[in-house]
Amino acid sequence: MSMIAAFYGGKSILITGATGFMGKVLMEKLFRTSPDLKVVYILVRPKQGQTLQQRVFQILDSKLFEKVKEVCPNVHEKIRAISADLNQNDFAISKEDMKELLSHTNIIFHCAATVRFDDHLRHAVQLNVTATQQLLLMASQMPKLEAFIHISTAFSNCNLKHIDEVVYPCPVEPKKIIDSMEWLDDAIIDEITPKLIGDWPNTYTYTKALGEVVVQQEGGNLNIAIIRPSIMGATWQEPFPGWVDNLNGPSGLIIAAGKGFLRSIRATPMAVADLIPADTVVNLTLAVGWYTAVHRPKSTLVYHCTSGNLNPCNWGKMGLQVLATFEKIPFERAFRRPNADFTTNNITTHYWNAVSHRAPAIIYDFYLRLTGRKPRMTKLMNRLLRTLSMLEYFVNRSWEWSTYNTEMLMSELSPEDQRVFNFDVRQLNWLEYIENYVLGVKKYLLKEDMAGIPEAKQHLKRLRNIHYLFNTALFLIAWRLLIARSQVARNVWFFIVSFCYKFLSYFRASSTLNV
Ligand SMILES: CCCCCCCCCCCCCCCCCCCCCCCCCCCCCC(=O)SCCNC(=O)CCNC(=O)[C@H](O)C(C)(C)COP(=O)(O)OP(=O)(O)OC[C@H]1O[C@@H](n2cnc3c(N)ncnc32)[C@H](O)[C@@H]1OP(=O)(O)O
Ligand SMILES: NC(=O)C1=CN([C@@H]2O[C@H](COP(=O)(O)OP(=O)(O)OC[C@H]3O[C@@H](n4cnc5c(N)ncnc54)[C@H](OP(=O)(O)O)[C@@H]3O)[C@@H](O)[C@H]2O)C=CC1
Repeated sequence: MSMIAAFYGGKSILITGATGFMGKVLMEKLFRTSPDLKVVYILVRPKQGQTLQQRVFQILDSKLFEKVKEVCPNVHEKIRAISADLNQNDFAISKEDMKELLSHTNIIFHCAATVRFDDHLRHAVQLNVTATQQLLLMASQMPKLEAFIHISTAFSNCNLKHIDEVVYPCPVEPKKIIDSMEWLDDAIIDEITPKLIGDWPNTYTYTKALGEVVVQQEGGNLNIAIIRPSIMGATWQEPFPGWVDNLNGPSGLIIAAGKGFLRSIRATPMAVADLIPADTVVNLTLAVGWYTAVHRPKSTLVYHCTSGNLNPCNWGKMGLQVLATFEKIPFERAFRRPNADFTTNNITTHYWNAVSHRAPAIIYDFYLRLTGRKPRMTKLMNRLLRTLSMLEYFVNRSWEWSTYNTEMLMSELSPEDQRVFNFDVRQLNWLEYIENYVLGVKKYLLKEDMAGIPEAKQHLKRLRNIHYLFNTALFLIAWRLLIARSQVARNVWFFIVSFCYKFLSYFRASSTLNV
């Protein structure tokens, strides 16, 4: 019997960010392994046109929850969606709901965050720092609380090269930042943002670092742990390989490459690609929840959930495997044949952006205009280039994350828990994982049918022929123009033609003699 699964039995668990990528995988695993848990409270913000209940049913109706419905048929009764907006005071939770949460909650998993790199600092601080502070305040009023698990990111200290499992201080105290956001106007915040974030690449990583400091400073007597996943990718094994439901991290780029939009990326092939499957992160998170509640470590422990030091894979190898998978499992209606390359400096990046990204988009938009349709490719390409420029920081550097606490925890688990809540990335086969990831992107993100693969392959063949035809035509036009303008080119051309003519005459003459 798994000790961790048994621990969550009968518990009331509060999850923030349950409607997000990680939150869904976390809920799924909780219900599948501990179907006898009491209740899962999820803080959900109302969305236009959807009630809370509809949002929950949409999640439960997805393929991700198929197994859960078998082992826990009354799962919908055990999820209690609470209307909440983490950007509001007291999260805009009603008094009755707040009372229930405060009196019943045993464990908190705080996953909600804004993960946008370019979010306005005010918004990023509000969600990633102030909301965390408010949640801690709520937690301190929960008499039955056993553990508070805060999800951060391995990149919260990406301004360092070697990162230990400790909370690092920030140059400006989070409290000062929170206060200043209240009275500074947007224009001034925009102006001071680069100075404030200093050597952090964006507001996301900066505010996640501030969030950790808040957790450490304001955790009081709570049993707290911080988990730092690196780049979360599709599921590795559970509940099935390849599940993914948003475009963050590599997923969006896999689509862009598979559809033939992304043809080059400024990345260092040898840099470590620190991907971590979502189910691995969730297994560690649940194990940490158990350990923190049962063993009550004296201080706040930080756990790195990374792959680079135990089972490294680099972007070059990953990129090649992604491309190899497109050969077997192509995406439908590709714009061009998938064939991306890595560039490493400014000049080649600009060159390939012009030749491989902007020019085909302009040509295609011209064709759309000619055929009376609305041009859209240039806009899409500009968005892709913007995304690439934001991700560049992370694909041109390598980091070292120490994993003492994570390894310590692994050794504390029983063999059964090590199996059920496996977070040992040494067992991960990257090539197999990437193949399943690409397949998952096709099935769950693009919602493409596997039956369409032969047609997709045919389409790629047509694109290849068009490519050859286009290149030949381009060459002939260029050559014709050159001959018209340059005596040297003309001489070369006459030399080649007369050489061919002589060769053919000789060949014909010798074959006539033989007869
Ligand atoms: C020797 C070897 C040689 C090898 C040669 C081989 C060559 C092989 C070449 C490679 C090909 C293979 C392909 C790919 C393989 C991997 C490539 C590298 C991947 C790198 C990924 C690195 C990521 C690192 C991140 C690390 C950070 C820490 C991790 C975290 O903690 S949090 C999670 C990370 N967060 C994010 O990823 C969020 C990023 N997104 C944003 O910040 C924003 O969305 C935005 C990108 C700034 C865009 O903002 P906008 O306001 O412009 O748009 P909006 O968000 O409103 O969306 C508009 C539409 O765009 C769609 N969209 C959104 N995000 C993406 C995306 N990431 N990619 C694509 N499209 C996206 C969105 O859906 C909207 O669409 P619409 O609804 O249709 O309008
Ligand atoms: N994805 C990754 O690669 C990595 C993620 N992380 C961390 O893991 C955690 C989960 O990330 P992930 O699942 O990918 O993120 P998602 O963007 O998929 O999910 C974010 C969640 O936060 C919720 N949320 C956002 N704003 C509010 C708000 N104002 N009120 C209530 N809820 C809100 C969202 O709700 P809604 O559905 O309404 O939008 C959603 O449920 C985050 O803390 C992130 O920093 C760490 C490393 C890597």
